[in-house]
Amino acid sequence: MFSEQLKRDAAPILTDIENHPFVEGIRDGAVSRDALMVYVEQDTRFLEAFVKVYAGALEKSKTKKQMQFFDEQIRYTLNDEAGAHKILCGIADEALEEHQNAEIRPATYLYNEHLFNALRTGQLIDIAAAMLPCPWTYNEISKKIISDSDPTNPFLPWIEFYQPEEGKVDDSMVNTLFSMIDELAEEASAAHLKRVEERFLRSCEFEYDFWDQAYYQQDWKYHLQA
Ligand SMILES: Cc1ncc(CO)c(N)n1
Repeated sequence: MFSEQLKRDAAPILTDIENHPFVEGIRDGAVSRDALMVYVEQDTRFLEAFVKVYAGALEKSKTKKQMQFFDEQIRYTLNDEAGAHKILCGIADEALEEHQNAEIRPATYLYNEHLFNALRTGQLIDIAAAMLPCPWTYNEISKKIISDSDPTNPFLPWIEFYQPEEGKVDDSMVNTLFSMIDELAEEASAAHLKRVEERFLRSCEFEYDFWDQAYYQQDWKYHLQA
């Protein structure tokens, strides 16, 4: 199965994500306030792009079931996913409303443009492959760290937010996307599947970079303040 190959090839990146100091900080209940706020600010910018790319996937859908799926994900990302940001802002004692208009940083820019590229130059399978590492890696992170987490960990609600059982970014959603890819892969050439896999792996790498950017507060080197 093509999706099995994607997961197998991404396994080393997933392991590195799970061992990233930001993710370990979530597991251990301690992440610096600066890192949290860069994450929230940049994730706000990322999710805006993500919703638009879902809308593009909806436009390229071939079945009503696919359209319903993307419609549901658009609503969720647009209306509910800020809940995860509210939890982090609560821990940092910051108001979410004050962190909605940050300037986009380099890793966010690259990740967003990578998604827009899939929309512009790819088919539905390319878009799904570029988007999947977002819900997939978060599901895997939360599954992995929930069992190690202390019940007094302030990040527990965040970890639970991304738990498959919570029915939010749930396992079935990730599985639906992987199945969609497997179905579409049957009609795709080997050369096309190679490009699809590259899009998937790049997004996995961008997921890693996204944690890194927040943890180390990476920004433009020659950033010009307006
Ligand atoms: C960068 C990033 N990846 C994944 C998720 C999970 O939806 C998120 N909110 N942000």
